[in-house]
Amino acid sequence: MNSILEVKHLSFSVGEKEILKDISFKIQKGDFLTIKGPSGSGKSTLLKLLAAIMNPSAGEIIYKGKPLSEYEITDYRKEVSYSFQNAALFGTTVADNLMFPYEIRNEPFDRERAIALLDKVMLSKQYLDQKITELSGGEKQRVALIRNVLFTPEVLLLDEVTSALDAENRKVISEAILRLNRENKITVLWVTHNTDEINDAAKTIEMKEGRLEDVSHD
Ligand SMILES: Nc1ncnc2c1ncn2[C@@H]1O[C@H](COP(=O)(O)OP(=O)(O)OP(=O)(O)O)[C@@H](O)[C@H]1O
Repeated sequence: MNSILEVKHLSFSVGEKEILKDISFKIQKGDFLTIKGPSGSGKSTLLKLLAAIMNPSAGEIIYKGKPLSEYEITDYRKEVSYSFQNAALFGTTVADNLMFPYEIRNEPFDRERAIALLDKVMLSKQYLDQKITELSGGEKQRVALIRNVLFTPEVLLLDEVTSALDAENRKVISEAILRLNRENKITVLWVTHNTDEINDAAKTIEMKEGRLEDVSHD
């Protein structure tokens, strides 16, 4: 089977400092992969390269059989969505944030879909009109997550999206992500320190000092 995403001999350096060293792995459509490893081992850097926020120093990323460098970046970003810790919300209300993906696509806001997704992260439809300054950290992170999946992406890249949250918020978000993977067949790559989340994942890769230390499969 063709892999949806393939990382081939990927390296990333800043000046003399080698942050990622010859990383290679493949993932299949629908996979759920967690990426773990000590602080500073290069996990976020790897995700930023996959999100096309930075460019590798060597090696390549192949998405659906074609090098990332050959994609129009806006097309790639529609399919490969990136969420990070403390994602910024903007505008005044939750609705401002959930309308944004429709605005950039020149499509009418699908209020029913927004409400259905709010429900997946345990927020009622009343939250649409809630001011973002009146949300808790966990609620902000939940809104940020669903903003990224209103238009179902092929791949969801998640960087420590639950690390700063309490157990209850972590559970709501990790269950929503698992459902998106199982029900919507979204391929998930998740950088996380939380072992409860890791136990649910089918595959884990571990990084150490910029290298891939271990790849375990179910
Ligand atoms: N632009 C940069 N310039 C210089 N050094 C950088 C740059 N970006 C990252 N680094 C360094 O590269 C190493 C890997 O950073 P990265 O953020 O990818 O690690 P991480 O595994 O995600 O860590 P954490 O778990 O703490 O978030 C760190 O030593 C970091 O200081």
